[in-house]
Amino acid sequence: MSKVERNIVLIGFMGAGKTTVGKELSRILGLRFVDLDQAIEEEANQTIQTIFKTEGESGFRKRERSLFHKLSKQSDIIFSLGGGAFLQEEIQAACLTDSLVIFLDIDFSIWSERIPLLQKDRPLLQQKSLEEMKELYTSRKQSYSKAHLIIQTGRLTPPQTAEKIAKTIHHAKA
Ligand SMILES: Nc1ncnc2c1ncn2[C@@H]1O[C@H](COP(=O)(O)OP(=O)(O)OP(=O)(O)O)[C@@H](O)[C@H]1O
Ligand SMILES: O=C(O)C1=C[C@@H](O)[C@@H](O)[C@H](O)C1
Ligand SMILES: [Mg+2]
Repeated sequence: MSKVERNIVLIGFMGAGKTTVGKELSRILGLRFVDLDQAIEEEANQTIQTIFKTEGESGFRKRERSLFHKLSKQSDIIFSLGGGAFLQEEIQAACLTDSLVIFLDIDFSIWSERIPLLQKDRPLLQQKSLEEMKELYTSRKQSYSKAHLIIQTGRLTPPQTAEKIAKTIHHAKA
């Protein structure tokens, strides 16, 4: 498979694998990979952790909205969003209208094994109990489920998940 008709946007909870799988998918489909969190850090020349500390979550969300609009003007890209970006209504509406939105859905129990990998760089996971993380996970699921495609990641590796997405898109087009 080469080109898709619309940009592909990957959404889902933090740590679901959007960035990791997005890079693999971009290789398989021959499309450029763009990561919104990475772009925010590059533009601000600060880590997300520092942006949250100095500007609060609202400052981060403002940067997220503004860069999303700028970067989504490109075509033929695999666009990995940060875990909370799709919760912003204007980002959600633009994605659902203009792109193929794919929700990487991971069970909470499998996700929770990744917490030690995630906590250092994800301000919203810091100082949270497992129960509070589960509440956040559950509260976001309804929004993520508006995606055009839902991919259960289970215990697949990132390359296996990317293959599963590529096959699903291929079948959907056939
Ligand atoms: N399928 C997988 N199996 C095991 N570990 C994974 C898998 N996918 C990602 N990981 C690991 O989980 C961590 C988070 O992955 P990644 O950064 O891709 O998540 P993300 O969905 O982009 O998160 P965020 O919403 O914060 O941007 C990384 O350390 C990555 O190596
Ligand atoms: O789920 C979220 O709200 C976030 C996820 C990360 O990708 C970053 O965008 C940031 O840490 C916030
Ligand atoms: Mg990411």
